Amino acid sequence: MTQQQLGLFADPHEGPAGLRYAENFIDATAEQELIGRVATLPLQRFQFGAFEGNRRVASFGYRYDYALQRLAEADPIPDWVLPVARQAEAWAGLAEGSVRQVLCTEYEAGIGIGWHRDKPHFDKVLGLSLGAPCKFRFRRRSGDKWERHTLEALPRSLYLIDGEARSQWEHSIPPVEAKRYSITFRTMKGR
Ligand SMILES: O=C(O)CCC(=O)C(=O)O
Ligand SMILES: [Fe+2]
Repeated sequence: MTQQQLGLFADPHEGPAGLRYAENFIDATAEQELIGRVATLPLQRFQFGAFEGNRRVASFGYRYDYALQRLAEADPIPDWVLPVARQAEAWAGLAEGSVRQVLCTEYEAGIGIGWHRDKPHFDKVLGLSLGAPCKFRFRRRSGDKWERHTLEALPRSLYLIDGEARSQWEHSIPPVEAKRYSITFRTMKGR
């Protein structure tokens, strides 16, 4: 029997390989400014095939068209996002300009996001949290069970989803308790 089947992990707090997290990535002033910017975007209810999700989003650079199941071009990444995108690239050790897609999302209280992996067109995924905290949950199949991990994503924090966290683990956010915004930065695979 393996350690895993016995429920014995080397470190139960370790979490998925390829997941990195930094608290206080930006200060409260920058957070308020970014919230102001995102809140005044023409956010659209997330369209997932015939269903309408409840979170509201705006995509820049590229957007994934769920109806056509392909990437489409979107408005260019706005100037006000560029400094924090550059800061996120530097923290992740990515070349300047690697972030080619930016997704701004608003979650009202009671809204979350279901289990998924981000589209394979994208490579690395970075996420800046604004407003309310959330539980950022991860799971992956392990035999007939799920291996799980929860990251408490605090406002002003940044996460990086790369490696196994990106390729093997799914993530989701249960309904948030108060309004949360996120700015997600994605690099592109093979571009
Ligand atoms: O709000 C977030 O931090 C992440 C949202 C997410 O997982 C996604 O849009 O793919
Ligand atoms: Fe995601």
